Amino acid sequence: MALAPTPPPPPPQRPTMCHSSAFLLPPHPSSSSPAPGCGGPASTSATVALVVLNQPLPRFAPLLWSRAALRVCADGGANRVFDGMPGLLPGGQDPDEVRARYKPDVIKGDMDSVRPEVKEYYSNLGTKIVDESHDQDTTDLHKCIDFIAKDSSVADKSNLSILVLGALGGRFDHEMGNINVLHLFPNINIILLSDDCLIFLLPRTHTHMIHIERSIEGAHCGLIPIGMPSTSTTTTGLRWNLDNTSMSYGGLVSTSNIVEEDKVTVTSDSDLIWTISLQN
Ligand SMILES: Nc1ncnc2c1ncn2[C@@H]1O[C@H](COP(=O)(O)OP(=O)(O)OP(=O)(O)O)[C@@H](O)[C@H]1O
Ligand SMILES: Cc1ncc(C[n+]2csc(CCO)c2C)c(N)n1
Repeated sequence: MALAPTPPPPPPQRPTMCHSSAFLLPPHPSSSSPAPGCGGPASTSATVALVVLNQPLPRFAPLLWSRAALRVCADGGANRVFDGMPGLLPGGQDPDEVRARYKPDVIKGDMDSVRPEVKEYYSNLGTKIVDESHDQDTTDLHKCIDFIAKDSSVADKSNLSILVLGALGGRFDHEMGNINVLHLFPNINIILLSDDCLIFLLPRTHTHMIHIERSIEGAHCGLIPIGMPSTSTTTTGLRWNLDNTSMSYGGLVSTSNIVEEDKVTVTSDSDLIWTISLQN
């Protein structure tokens, strides 16, 4: 008697990881309650670390600075805080007073971009300077994420979100290096930000529930297998959903997709990049 063919094994059950960009919402008058959605970095329980890169500061830099428990400048990012923060605050404030108030905890990198007077200014205020000019094989962003990952002031790393300012919209080699850092640290929630969009990694270990913040996020989004091809990705909540679909760079990638629902779910056998536009 012929044996019946063995059915394929059921897909692995993955735990659900929740994402929300509520950290970009303006402060609520009674802001002690957790953010809507799943309690993203703006919720009372999550810890935010900020990394400022060497690019123009996005308009929401002061807000995110005030929400962060740890503020790290990647090399020339310190110049951007020194030069740019006074201009992002309501008029009439003394620039020197603003600079003293927005003091980075750490400046780390190969130190070929931070201006000597900026380094000295913050060093005199107590900023920790970590000179890694000997390391010409990792980017300054990589060095900063390493620092935060090992920093004892952020005890609960499972509850940590690292917001990276100025990661996109500049030099393409830097942009690709910044996206590579997401793949190098798949277990840390790192969000790359610019004025126009945000990007984070969806590790394959989880099903992802992405809460859309309609007041700040736009409709355009993308789901991109940059690090590795995917043989099976399934989504809900998008105009062009994937249903057990293969994606690869060089084959199908989901760009110019549109968010249709308040929640988007993604399950994939590969790590994917999620990106969504921000409203201006
Ligand atoms: N134009 C850009 N676009 C995107 N990210 C950038 C850009 N410029 C800098 N960065 C980010 O800011 C970090 C610090 O920048 P900085 O200019 O100090 O680096 P760098 O090592 O001196 O760069 P390079 O020597 O390649 O010009 C970089 O590691 C990168 O993550
Ligand atoms: C294969 C290879 N390509 C590029 C670099 C250069 N590089 C990469 S990260 C970095 C530091 C930037 O602050 C520099 C100079 C390298 N080392 N190895």
